[in-house]
Amino acid sequence: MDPTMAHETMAHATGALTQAPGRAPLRVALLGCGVVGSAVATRLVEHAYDLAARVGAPLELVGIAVRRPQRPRPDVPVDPALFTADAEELVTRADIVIEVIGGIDPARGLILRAMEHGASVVSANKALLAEDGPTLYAAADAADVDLYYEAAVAGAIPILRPIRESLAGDDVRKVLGIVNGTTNFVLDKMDTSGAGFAETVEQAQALGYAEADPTADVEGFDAAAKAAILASLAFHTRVSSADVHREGITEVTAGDIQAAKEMDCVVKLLAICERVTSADGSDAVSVRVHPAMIPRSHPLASVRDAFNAVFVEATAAGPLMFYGRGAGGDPTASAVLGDVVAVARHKVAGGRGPGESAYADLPAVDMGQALTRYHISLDVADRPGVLAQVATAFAEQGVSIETVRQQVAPGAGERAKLIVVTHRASDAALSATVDALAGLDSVDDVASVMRVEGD
Ligand SMILES: NC(=O)C1=CN([C@@H]2O[C@H](COP(=O)(O)OP(=O)(O)OC[C@H]3O[C@@H](n4cnc5c(N)ncnc54)[C@H](O)[C@@H]3O)[C@@H](O)[C@H]2O)C=CC1
Ligand SMILES: N[C@@H](CC=O)C(=O)O
Ligand code: NA
Repeated sequence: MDPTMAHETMAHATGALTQAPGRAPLRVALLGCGVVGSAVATRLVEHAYDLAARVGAPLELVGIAVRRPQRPRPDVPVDPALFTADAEELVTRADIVIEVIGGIDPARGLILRAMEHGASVVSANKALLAEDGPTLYAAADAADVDLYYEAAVAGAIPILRPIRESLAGDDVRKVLGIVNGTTNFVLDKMDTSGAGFAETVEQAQALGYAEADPTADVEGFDAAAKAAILASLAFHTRVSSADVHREGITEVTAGDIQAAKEMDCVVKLLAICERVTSADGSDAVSVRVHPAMIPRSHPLASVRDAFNAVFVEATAAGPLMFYGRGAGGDPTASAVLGDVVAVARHKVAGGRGPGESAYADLPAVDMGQALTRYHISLDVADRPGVLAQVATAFAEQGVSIETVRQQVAPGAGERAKLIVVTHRASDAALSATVDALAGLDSVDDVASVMRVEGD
């Protein structure tokens, strides 16, 4: 038998968490035992020997805070006496606290209390980090402890530590990500099946990808929180969810998907974080989440099902691509435990990892100033002068047209479809152009408007 297996089997059978080298155990408290928490607890126990060897000290699970401690949890291989309803008390007797409850409160209060008592914190809570990260960082500084949260963005994919640590010597210019698996699953299925949004969401719910209330995913709240975290780290600037322009995928139609196909594109919900030059020549950040067409040749176009991927452009490194599972108990536990090992190593060695870096303090530009491209599909009258009217609507807003294509369906009489793709322009100018087009007598319908990214 592999010697590692022998150690693990022995540790599990005896209930001892480790066969550790040297040092006194580090006490680990787990808050929450749902999808992520149960996978974290299981790995902590079943891989105790390796974790101890990697840290240089045993990790002793001292308690798991849950709402109903008496509930049987046969899938979680820990002593049932470890379950407690008293999270407030639990966090005072730990060296490392893992927060996988989710939501703002009581997670925030518990994290702050844990830090006050000297614990380093590992969290998967993107909603909290994106809403109130600076408060948590300030508390970590005051207590001289670590705050790590790799699982909060794109689950298992190592993306936050690469940005925060590996790219600390470079300048990140852009982060473009598919960071929500549920919406990627829905858009991918709409692309392959031709089905509409509502029926595809039902399918995603039946398969367990989308929650019963899919609002946070389909309206882009989840992706916006992740975008705020990515932008904060990438640009050394405080960016909160409130700074992120957010549009979900509820308005994406089968017609939009078909229009994308005709352009050899796919529609993806993108988190886009860019360092831009604002109107007065100074640097700023643009952070937004919205559906967009990307060319099928772009690396993000091949991200299928519920997978996530993040594309990073840095000045010296050039383009970088990170890909993997963004959700699920085991994949998320992988990221959580990677952080646990990191902060435990700091405890063993003395010292801490990097804290908040917000020195650049760049302003956020509003969506109107963001530079984007639009794909617009119009149902128009097929008669002389219509193209000129349409072109004038673009010209009046200073928007330059890249391509224009007319399609006349057999038997469509005097109706035609005009498909226009623009060059980059301010989102405000593009939006005003769409309003003007909708008001033209010759335009029956603005059938599809979609931003174009990724070239
Ligand atoms: N499920 C996933 O795939 C991923 C989840 N995350 C994040 O991980 C965190 C946890 O997510 P899940 O495990 O999916 O949620 P979940 O809903 O399955 O588990 C949360 C657990 O916390 C417990 N809880 C809630 N309030 C509590 C309290 N006051 N005291 C003690 N326990 C309490 C709940 O009873 C539940 O068992 C969230 O922040 C989520 O955004 C991050 C990446 C992926
Ligand atoms: N709901 C999220 C999972 C957690 O981050 C998703 O669908 O990606
Ligand atoms: Na991650």
